[in-house]
Amino acid sequence: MSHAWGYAANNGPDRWADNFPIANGPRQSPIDIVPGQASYDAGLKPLNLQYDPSTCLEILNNGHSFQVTFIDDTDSSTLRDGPISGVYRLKQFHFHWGASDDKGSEHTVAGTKYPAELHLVHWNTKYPNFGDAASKPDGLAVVGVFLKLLYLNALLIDFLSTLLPGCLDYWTYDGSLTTPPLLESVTWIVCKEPISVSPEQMAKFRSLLFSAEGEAECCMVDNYRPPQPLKGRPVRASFQ
Ligand SMILES: O[B-]1(O)OCc2ccc(NC(=S)NCc3ccccc3)cc21
Ligand SMILES: [Zn+2]
Repeated sequence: MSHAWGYAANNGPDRWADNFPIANGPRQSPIDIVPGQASYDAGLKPLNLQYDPSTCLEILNNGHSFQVTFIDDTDSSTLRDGPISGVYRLKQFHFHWGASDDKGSEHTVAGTKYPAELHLVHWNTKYPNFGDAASKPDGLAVVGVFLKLLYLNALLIDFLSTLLPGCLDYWTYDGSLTTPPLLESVTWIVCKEPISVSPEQMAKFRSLLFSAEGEAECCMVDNYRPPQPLKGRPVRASFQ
């Protein structure tokens, strides 16, 4: 039976535990990151991200976000170093955003919400494929990047816009998928520095639909899970 989970009052984050009891597990995501309580770890390496845009496979609306999926049968787009060991392959990236600029991110920083959050999803190549890796405690590594609004003219913002911030300082902790099946297999790597988007780009996000053709139109907004209990987990910082 397919679980019709979503972000509405009747199928949203407060109801996910009905079908996915791990929603109340010990390492759920997202979390509120409190910089003053994160411990600097000098052993953390800089992130080593190597992306080959030609391995982009398709862009799709999966009913919960819009997702850019990559061909992951070779090590062409990978994440190495940082808090992880081995090679993780980029599988897809997607976003979470709000109906207005005061909310939308999943992770928060000392309670501050950003208007959106990018997730770059990678799987550990010690496992045969994504689906297998997704069920292992060290199976996935997700780089989270906050989006902030920059009110510049469209030309300049297009020139500036990138997927990654200039500075790759990050916080890292053990967590989960933030959408069902909420598997506790994610090493989270959340960048401290946001990237900028224009109001026009945010408007495009908000024009996407949760609904399918022929259904009553329902704008895809507020597709974010709120912060979950830390339950004693350490949050490490790659910077002082
Ligand atoms: O928490 B996230 O939104 O950010 C990180 C992240 C990674 C993956 C997903 N979900 C996926 S790929 N589900 C399909 C699937 C899930 C598990 C096994 C096979 C297939 C959601 C999120
Ligand atoms: Zn996500």
